[in-house]
Formats: sequence, structure tokens, C-alpha cells
Amino acid sequence: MVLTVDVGNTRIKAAVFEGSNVLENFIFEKKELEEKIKKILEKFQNCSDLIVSSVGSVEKQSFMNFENQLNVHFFSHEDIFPFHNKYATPKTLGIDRMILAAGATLKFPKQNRLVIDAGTCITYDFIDENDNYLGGAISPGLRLRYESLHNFTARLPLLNLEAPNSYIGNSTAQAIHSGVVNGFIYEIDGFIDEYRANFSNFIIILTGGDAEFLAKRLKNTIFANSNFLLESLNQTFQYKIDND
Ligand SMILES: Nc1ncnc2c1ncn2[C@@H]1O[C@H](COP(=O)(O)OP(=O)(O)OP(=O)(O)O)[C@@H](O)[C@H]1O
Ligand SMILES: CC(C)(CO)[C@@H](O)C(=O)NCCC(=O)O
Ligand SMILES: [K+]
Repeated sequence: MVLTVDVGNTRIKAAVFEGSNVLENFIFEKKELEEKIKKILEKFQNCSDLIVSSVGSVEKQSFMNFENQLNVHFFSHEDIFPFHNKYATPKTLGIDRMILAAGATLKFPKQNRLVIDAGTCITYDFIDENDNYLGGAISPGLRLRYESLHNFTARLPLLNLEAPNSYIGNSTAQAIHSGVVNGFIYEIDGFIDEYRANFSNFIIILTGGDAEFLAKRLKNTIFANSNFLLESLNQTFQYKIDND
């Protein structure tokens, strides 16, 4: 049994795996980290490994404190990954993006793959059919767009996510919802069209906190898998054991 933990920019997601099956999922805040992990390990006493991907501001030591209970692995750039990293600045590539790319490479062999993670930021990661990781894009996520409009202007209110009723927003609120939500959708559909025009034989993986909201609104049909990062952590850890 393996406990995987994804420390994102906003919150923490975790899952317990038995082989490739998820037994339970958890979402919690950074300040609750040690207490939640302690509880999870009390419930799943057969956990032998704690596997972490972190891009958030959490001390590595918070995880290392569990080393007397089980094997702790904190993924870093020094680990072995199943793709050739062609990013011009490989050391600054986010570990979450590396884990997503690794999961896509292992799960969908010999095809072009685009991973879209709609979280705090939207990240796009492209791995070609020869397992070259080429890069992608980083842009503000849905919540971040609402917050930026409010934080950097004098008159725009902070709104909660709401599906706009038209692309022609007829009030301040509707104009913001249209700009944020439609802009988000047009951006993603636009990127997908660009990749489709340039590559054949490719698969798109959509994940992150906004994946489900997004999936049903895209012009392109894609299924969301909100658990893809945690599944990829589990799979990349198995790959590491088999190849180290
Ligand atoms: N309770 C919540 N807190 C924050 N975001 C939420 C919540 N529920 C849904 N969301 C949506 O999820 C998005 C954030 O995604 P996610 O939770 O994957 O981010 P994260 O934890 O910061 O991870 P990452 O940094 O890997 O993107 C926001 O844009 C927001 O619309
Ligand atoms: C882009 C984020 C913030 C997404 O979580 C993370 O992957 C990160 O901090 N990346 C570092 C920059 C890069 O990936 O090139
Ligand atoms: K993200």
C-alpha cells in the first residue's frame, strides 16, 4: 500500500493505492498536513511508502518526520523519469509537471501526449511519441483569473465561479464571468486546435481542480481525470523501483 501526496500551490491532495487501485482520496489544507497524514496512516496501517510531489511551500521535514514509520520518497529532479527532458531549463521545470509527463508517458506509450492541468495555474505539457518532453505553457487558472481582476483593479468585485449566460456579458458580473470562463475555455480549445493541427496520433489528458467543470464546456471532447497526478505519482514510483 502506498500513500501519495500532491502539495499544490493552493491545497494538498492525497490518495492511498493498493497496486493501481485507489482505496481513498483526501483533500486538505497545508496547515493540517502532519495531523492528516498521521490519521491516514492510522487508518491504513499497511502503507509501506509515502510518495510526495511538491510545488507548494511546505517543509520537506514535515514528511521526513514519518520516516520512522514507513519509507518516504520526496520526488526531485535527481530521480529517474521515463522521458527525455528537452526543456531548455530542466532544473526549473515544476516537479508536478514532471510527474504528469511521466504518468502520461507510462500510461499511453508510443503516441503524442498533451497533459492539461487546470489547477491554480493551467499547465500544458507535451511529450512526443518518441518520449521527448518538449515543454508547453503556463497560464493563470480559473480562480486566479477572478482574483487577479479584483486584486489589480479598483472597481472589480471578487466573484465566485459561475457559468456565464452569454459571451456578451450584459453586466459587470456577467462581463467578468464571460471574460474569465469563456477566456479560459477559448484558450484551452485554441491550444488543443493548435496541437491537433501539428500532430496526429495524440491523446489529451485533462486534470486539476477545474477539470470537470471544463470538460463539459470544451468544444473538443475530452474526459477529465481529476486523479491523474496522484495516479502518476504511484506509477512513477513503481517505475523508479523497477529502473533504479
Ligand atoms: N475548495 C477549493 N479551493 C481552491 N480551489 C478550488 C476549490 N474547489 C474547486 N477549486 C478549483 O480548483 C482550482 C485549483 O485547482 P487545484 O485544487 O488542482 O489547485 P492546487 O491545489 O493549487 O494544485 P496545483 O498547484 O497543482 O494546481 C481553482 O481554480 C478552483 O476553481
Ligand atoms: C507552474 C506551476 C506553478 C504549476 O503548479 C509549477 O509547475 C511550477 O512552479 N513550475 C516551475 C516553472 C516551470 O515549470 O517551468
Ligand atoms: K496546476
